[in-house]
Amino acid sequence: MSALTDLLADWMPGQRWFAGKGRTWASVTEDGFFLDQGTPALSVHRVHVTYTDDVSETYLVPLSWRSSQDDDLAHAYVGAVGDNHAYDGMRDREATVPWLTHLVAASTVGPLHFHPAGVAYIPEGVPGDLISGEQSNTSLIYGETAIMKLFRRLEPGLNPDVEVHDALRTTENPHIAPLLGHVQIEGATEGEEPATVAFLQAFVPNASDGWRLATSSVRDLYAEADLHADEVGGDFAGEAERLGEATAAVHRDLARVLPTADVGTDWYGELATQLTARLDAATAIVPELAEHAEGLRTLYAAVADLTAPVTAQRVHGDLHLGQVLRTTTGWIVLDFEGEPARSLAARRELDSPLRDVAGMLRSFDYAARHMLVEQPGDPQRAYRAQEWAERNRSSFCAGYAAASGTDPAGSPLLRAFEADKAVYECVYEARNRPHWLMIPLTSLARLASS
Ligand SMILES: Nc1ncnc2c1ncn2[C@@H]1O[C@H](COP(=O)(O)OP(=O)(O)O)[C@@H](O)[C@H]1O
Ligand SMILES: O=P(O)(O)O[C@H]1O[C@H](CO)[C@@H](O[C@H]2O[C@H](CO)[C@@H](O)[C@H](O)[C@H]2O)[C@H](O)[C@H]1O
Repeated sequence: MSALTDLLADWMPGQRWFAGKGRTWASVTEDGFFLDQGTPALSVHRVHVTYTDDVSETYLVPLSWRSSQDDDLAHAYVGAVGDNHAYDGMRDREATVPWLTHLVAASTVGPLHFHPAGVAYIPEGVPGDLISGEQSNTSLIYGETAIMKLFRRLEPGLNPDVEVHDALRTTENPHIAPLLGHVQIEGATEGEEPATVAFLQAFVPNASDGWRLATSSVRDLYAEADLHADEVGGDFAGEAERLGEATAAVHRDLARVLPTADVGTDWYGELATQLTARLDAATAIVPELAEHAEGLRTLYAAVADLTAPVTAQRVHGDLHLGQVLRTTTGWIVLDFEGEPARSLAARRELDSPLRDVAGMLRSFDYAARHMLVEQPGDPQRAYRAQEWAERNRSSFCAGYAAASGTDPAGSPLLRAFEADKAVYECVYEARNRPHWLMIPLTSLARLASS
């Protein structure tokens, strides 16, 4: 291994966006080029990691280079290669400027191709500030007008976030933030499709994300020992209902501008097989799931027998309260990438819109229960959490039903999607926040028993 791959192999596992946590590395290779030769210089690397279970992943890693160590950037320090010091290019503000300069110029630099959407102003010459709460990707806010998301895990093909936002441009849907541009990288090998590296979107100012709003409502409820969820000042049910309406409006436009398919009853059988396979794979990673496996298999088997007609369409794929923003006028839905752990092809598949309804219902459970993690033995709070979750889950469904004409509540398909999401969450939590694993496990106990 070169000095740089050694350095990356030490540094990457500690990064939140690194999805290979818990896996053993078998090999690592890297190819890089300079995007900017200024001071600091900015290089961009594709880091290809193969694990001992034969899975491999390619990550995008921008590094900035300085000839001496800078104490102000200690938090971004990656390490030294010879006389040069490498920093995380997304945390070194000066190194974030070239991305937008190249987008404005529609440049090609080495294998990188910059594509401005050509519809709105892209700020130039300003540095980007890393958003707090970095998750699967890394986002920078430029001057409160644009936000650039850097996709960390590269996969050949257009990223669904870009594809969906591009398609929705003609709809003027009020629940979407406009696309400003995107960046593609050529395939690493001959014949491989380009992958999406970055996505630039209009920044929505003065907004608060749904997770923050929902959890302050739960906090309000806990503070009032004798009041119910509909009696406290921070009641969230009105917002949950509007969020249901917004979700239905987004689904309606997705079905208008992207392909749909009326699927036959075979679809249910295939779905039940997929859900069961995902349960089996997850149980191998999270042994605690075994306790619920029988109940979940029964739930999935019932899905195979359903016959109601389904129109499959493009969906969000990972809808939760952290993906929606409340502005002064209403809700904005973000991040149409789908679940980060799924392959790009799977994330682009047509699906039932109930997949997203289930995602949001899970999120109401999470918002209600996450404060119980610290106090697991408090039955009074557990009861109130349940009450808050139920109230907001049914308000969301009521809003969705009013706007779409279809009431999702009570559907067995919805229940199976909720269970599938909770199974996915068990793996996500086991890998990223093991102390939160009890949240999806508790929900599965409910979903698997009936
Ligand atoms: N267009 C936007 N305007 C304002 N804030 C945004 C915008 N897009 C994303 N954000 C903020 O960045 C956070 C992460 O964005 P997201 O697209 O969900 O990234 P990730 O894929 O890493 O989860 C969101 O929760 C939101 O707070
Ligand atoms: O936002 P991402 O696309 O990175 O989604 C991943 O991370 C989410 C956590 O931030 C995770 O969501 C889970 O935790 C949320 C609370 O933090 C909760 O609201 C969601 O309902 C729950 O699924 C998401 O599953 C994962 O893909």
